[in-house]
Amino acid sequence: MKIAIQGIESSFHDMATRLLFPDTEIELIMCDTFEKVTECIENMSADFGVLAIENTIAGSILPNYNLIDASGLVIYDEVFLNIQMFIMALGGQTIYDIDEVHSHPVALLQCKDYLRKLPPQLKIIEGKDTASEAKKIKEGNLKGVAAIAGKQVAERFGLEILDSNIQNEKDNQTRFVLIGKEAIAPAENANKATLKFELSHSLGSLSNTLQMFTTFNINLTKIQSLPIVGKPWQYAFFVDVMFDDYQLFTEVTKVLKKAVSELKILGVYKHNVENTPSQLIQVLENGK
Ligand SMILES: O=C(O)C(=O)C[C@]1(C(=O)O)C=C[C@@H](O)C=C1
Repeated sequence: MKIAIQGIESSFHDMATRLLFPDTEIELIMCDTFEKVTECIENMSADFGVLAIENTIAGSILPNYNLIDASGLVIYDEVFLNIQMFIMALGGQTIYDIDEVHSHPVALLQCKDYLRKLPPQLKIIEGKDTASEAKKIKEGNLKGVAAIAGKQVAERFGLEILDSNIQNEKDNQTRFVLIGKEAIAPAENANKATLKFELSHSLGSLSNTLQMFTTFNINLTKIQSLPIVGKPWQYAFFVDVMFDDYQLFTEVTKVLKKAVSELKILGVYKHNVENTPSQLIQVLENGK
């Protein structure tokens, strides 16, 4: 099975993919950008993709909301990774030998407090993913350059860890979603959905819409607004909701459809803080 991720082997996207499919042989389609991940699924050079969507320190990865929405791809599953950051370099150096630190922009954001304490002449460079920045250091034998990445990256590319757990908060988690092209019937144990809608600027339009969820006993777990490009000062709302009763969820979507414009269901899936493996392959095989 081909899964597109942004980054290379041992990156956090790779780790998230292995959590979703621990027993499946996976060919990683390693992309330089998040855009390429969705493109690969659209042009079918990958079966599915795994995309980071939010982090508990850095917040929502906003472009990825737009990418899922614009590509019309579907969310099948989610998975949560505990993210511990390490700064690593070629062996025999200390943090005082480092002039440049490279990493994924979201990873750098998570380590802002640590980076601020380093000497001001030290250059912070946004690179691709955490793992390819580390790989570059090893392959180019780059002295004085460090990467910020997970521990597994130091092991994979033989770099030495200079400092451990350097993210701003000890508890740091990233939520990833599994996305694909084919719409499938929600799994029996589905209890969560991601929806997108747009609203007019009329008095109470948002609060009235959110009230509907309460009326139908549906718990709103996240709300994210994003500007509608081409319509200045107008917003689209992306919400995650959880429900016990799928029937009630379908009822609320019928009511919502009349109250909002552009209601889109981006995915109905199982809330997965336990990180149970994805059932997607079984679901697709049973459907054939
Ligand atoms: O560079 C990586 O290893 C990634 O998987 C990217 C990424 C992200 O996009 O947020 C994934 C998880 C971490 O929160 C930091 C970076």
